[in-house]
Amino acid sequence: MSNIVFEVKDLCAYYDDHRVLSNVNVKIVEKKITAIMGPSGCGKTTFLRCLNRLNEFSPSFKMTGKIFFKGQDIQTIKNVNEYRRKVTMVFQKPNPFPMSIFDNVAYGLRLMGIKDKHELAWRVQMALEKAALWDEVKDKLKKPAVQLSGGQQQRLCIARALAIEPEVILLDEPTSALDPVATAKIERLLESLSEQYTVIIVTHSMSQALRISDYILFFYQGRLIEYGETSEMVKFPQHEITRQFLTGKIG
Ligand SMILES: Nc1ncnc2c1ncn2[C@@H]1O[C@H](COP(=O)(O)OP(=O)(O)OP(=O)(O)O)[C@@H](O)[C@H]1O
Repeated sequence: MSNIVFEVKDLCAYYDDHRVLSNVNVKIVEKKITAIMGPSGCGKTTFLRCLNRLNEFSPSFKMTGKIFFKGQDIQTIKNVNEYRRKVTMVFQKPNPFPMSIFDNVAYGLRLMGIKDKHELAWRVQMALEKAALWDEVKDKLKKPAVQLSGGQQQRLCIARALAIEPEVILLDEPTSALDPVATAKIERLLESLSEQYTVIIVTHSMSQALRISDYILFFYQGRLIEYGETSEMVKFPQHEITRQFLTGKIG
């Protein structure tokens, strides 16, 4: 049987009095790729940010219901930074820090207290290899990260996330700013990462979800309308609204 990494129970989310998620109940499977889909404004990003408590930075945000990460109610977690190390986020726009390629990847490791140069060096190399970027940057690790292409910057951000050895990688439309070649590289990377990590990705691209995801969560107007294996959902959507979305009639 598949292991469940997140169990979401009756999740409602609000910005001030505006309800943006309504009674979401879902279980997310470990070491698979889950795509979060739905029309603009349906609550995809809000849902993703609930999973690692990032919404807490929005003063108007409130939620009810519960989210369990491997059985633990995440609201009871005291060390939120440690939790966000395990459940890490990669954003839509590549956001390398204004420092060298090496220091970007080493950043989280140094925060974790790793100072030994050899350990930092091999951990940075490992993360860059996992992010399929090592061969492209191994001779310019001291160069500023902002000199990399957009696609390379996004893989650097993934390497930075991987360096701190997370269990779950949340990605919010990670390829929307990239060209098709860079997108294909990231998609291949995510497929290989899902052997070791749980990958949860917000995407607007149906073809991307079809190419890489094992499961789809389909949201509409703040409600989780349908959840299931990608191949099944695409062939046999259970709801008319899902069918309309899948066939491009809404979106
Ligand atoms: N920080 C915020 N403060 C107030 N309202 C917000 C905030 N963030 C999002 N919203 C509102 O919550 C609703 C859901 O937004 P969210 O970004 O989660 O949707 P989405 O499905 O990810 O949209 P998109 O596909 O356009 O990125 C929208 O009506 C949006 O305007």
